[in-house]
Amino acid sequence: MPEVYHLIVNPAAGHGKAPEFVQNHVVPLLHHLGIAFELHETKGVRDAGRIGAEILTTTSFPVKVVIAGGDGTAHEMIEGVLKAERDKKDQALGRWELVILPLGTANALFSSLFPQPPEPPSEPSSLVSYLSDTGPDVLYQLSSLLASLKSTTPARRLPITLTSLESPISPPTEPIQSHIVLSTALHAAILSDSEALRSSYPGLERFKIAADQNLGVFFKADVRLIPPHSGKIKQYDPSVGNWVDPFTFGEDTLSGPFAYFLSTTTTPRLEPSFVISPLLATLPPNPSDPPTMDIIVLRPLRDPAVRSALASRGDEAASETWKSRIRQVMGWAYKGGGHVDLTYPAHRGETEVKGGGEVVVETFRCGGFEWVPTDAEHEPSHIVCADGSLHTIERNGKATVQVMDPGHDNSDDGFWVWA
Ligand SMILES: Nc1ncnc2c1ncn2[C@@H]1O[C@H](COP(=O)(O)OP(=O)(O)OP(=O)(O)O)[C@@H](O)[C@H]1O
Repeated sequence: MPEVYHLIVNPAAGHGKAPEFVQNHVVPLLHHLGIAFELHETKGVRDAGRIGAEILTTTSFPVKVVIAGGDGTAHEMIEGVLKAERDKKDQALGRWELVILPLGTANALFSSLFPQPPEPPSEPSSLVSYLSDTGPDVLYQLSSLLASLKSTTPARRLPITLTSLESPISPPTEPIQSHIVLSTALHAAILSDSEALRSSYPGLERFKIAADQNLGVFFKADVRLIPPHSGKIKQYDPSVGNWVDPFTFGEDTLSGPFAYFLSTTTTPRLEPSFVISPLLATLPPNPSDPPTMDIIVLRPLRDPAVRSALASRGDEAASETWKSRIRQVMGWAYKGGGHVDLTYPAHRGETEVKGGGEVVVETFRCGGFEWVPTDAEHEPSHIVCADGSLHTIERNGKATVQVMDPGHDNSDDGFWVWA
């Protein structure tokens, strides 16, 4: 069967430029190369999932799917495919080769796969001469498509994280899937508050405003880390610059409160300049090992200045002290991800880079975690964010989050990307 590219175009993503970009740059390129394609335009929320499910049941595999939208479009497509696969008992998942066009707002997946424009190819080809008049910005946006046109197999699996929400009174939810980020605490609270700001601040500014509202919040939960399918939980130790056995907690439980708690499997950066999980790039997991997630954790009571403010002046002072600390720590995420190397001063004052004190950020590599809210009245501690979609843990419930095991039969089924 001749190869067919499926183009999923979200006209509402980013600044609404996806249809124009596809018509001006993608369609002519595929025509030029004589590659057949099918255009699918999303009509509303979750429609990318309907389209994904339709492709699942009508195509042969492997299949190439171009995501002309943002992270949410890819998320909805994968969600729809996995749900259709679950619902149809005899349906195999198949191998999905995803081309990502950065036509959304944050474009976290694209900027992680292509942090810089790739080197232009030097060998003459029909593709190179066709693209000779294309500007550098458009060429960069086409990076993933060009990689798919040049190399036949994407080397990289896109690990999928599954989250189930449980409570004593309701049956467990269907697994919630994510491929970029699964977070609770500050990140989830910012996403939650920023939704209300979307219409007045369509750009990234709304995240900054929502952050200011939540920086001093202590999120009440306990966490149990889950080891990978084979292997052990690891923690990053800045003093040796590598992964070691966990050293900031006993047993496998991290006690709250938490300020920040975010897991990622693939994307060191959530925006081009916000490198929240740098070790995915600098000390990456071995692709032949079972999949893992990196978790970035900030627990405010590990800060000596916060403990001292709490003891002498109470909750509000502790929250204010933490606010300025976390602002400064997060600033390092915008400086290439240096926050993972910060250590606390012995008593008070500024954090140090690889100093002698306790680590500020606890960074773990593991197979998953359980997040168990410990204060039923504190709603923000119950919010879970899966690739930007928000979910709420019921009272006395918990979230169990685990990276999907692709199986031990070396199956190629799943989602693959170029990088
Ligand atoms: N025709 C449509 N009209 C309105 N909304 C749509 C339509 N098609 C899809 N959507 C919705 O658009 C939303 C935004 O898409 P997406 O997340 O890809 O872009 P973004 O938010 O701008 O980018 P990013 O996720 O990279 O920050 C999705 O949640 C999706 O449900």
